Amino acid sequence: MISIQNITYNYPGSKHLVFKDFSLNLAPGRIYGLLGKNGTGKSTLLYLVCGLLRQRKGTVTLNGEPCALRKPDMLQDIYLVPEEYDLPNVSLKDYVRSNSVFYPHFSEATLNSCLADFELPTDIHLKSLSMGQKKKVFMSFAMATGCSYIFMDEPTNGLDIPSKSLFRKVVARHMTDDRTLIVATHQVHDVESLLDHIVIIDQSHVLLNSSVSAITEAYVFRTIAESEAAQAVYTEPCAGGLSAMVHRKADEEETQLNLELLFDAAVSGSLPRTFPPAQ
Ligand SMILES: Nc1ncnc2c1ncn2[C@@H]1O[C@H](COP(=O)(O)OP(=O)(O)OP(=O)(O)O)[C@@H](O)[C@H]1O
Repeated sequence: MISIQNITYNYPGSKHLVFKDFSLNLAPGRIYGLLGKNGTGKSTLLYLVCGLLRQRKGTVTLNGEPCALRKPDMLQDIYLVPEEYDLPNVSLKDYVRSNSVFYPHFSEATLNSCLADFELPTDIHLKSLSMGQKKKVFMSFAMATGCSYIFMDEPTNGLDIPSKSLFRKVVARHMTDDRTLIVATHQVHDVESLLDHIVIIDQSHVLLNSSVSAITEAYVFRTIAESEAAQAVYTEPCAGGLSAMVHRKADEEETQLNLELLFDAAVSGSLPRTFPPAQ
């Protein structure tokens, strides 16, 4: 369980409070989409949970332990794939040899299987890779660590269209019930089908923290005529009418989540404050 309670955070030398009295609980065993507008603090939140940044006030704990302490037990069970990074000038084999030792559940078989899914050979040199290839190697390594908590910051940035679908395949294949994945992104289409829980944040507010199933049980996402707009929670113009988020009637079939519409509804303040009901 990740528990963030009443935190305040500003970067050193900056007066801007990224978080002010911000609280959020994240239960284990889920694939979270952490969404928010640019600059709302998604990356900062991941770094706070990994203990790489320290909140000024409040607490951030993982399974009850303060994240800022970065105890070895925690470090061997969490893995962060940052948005931007550099890889050392070594072969993948050397990289794995020197880094896998920090992860007691590391699986070379999983690494090779992820690399194969990404259509990458195993005998590669990290400096000779393109940005997208580096990302695939980093994500493969993340899945191979066997860590219970994996954090990915904008994982699909730099991936071409076929690789985005390979990314979903790799993650889906290697997620287990006891693993938690938090994907911070605004590329909602790239991850929509992967997520089972959605968290949308605004400066210091959690606008939504709900399972996808609770959302699709409560709302349908469909195209409606302009004359039906009054019955919708939120609408946006689209070809053929309005793309709408509408309260689902008891006998109405569920629809697929439209994450972009949900996001726009949340940040525009159109979602009821009482949603979701206590789960
Ligand atoms: N090193 C830094 N020093 C000072 N301010 C920073 C630093 N890094 C980020 N910020 C500021 O902190 C706020 C949150 O940034 P963060 O990168 O966490 O947002 P984000 O939601 O991940 O944004 P994006 O969607 O653009 O990636 C922004 O206002 C940003 O300008």
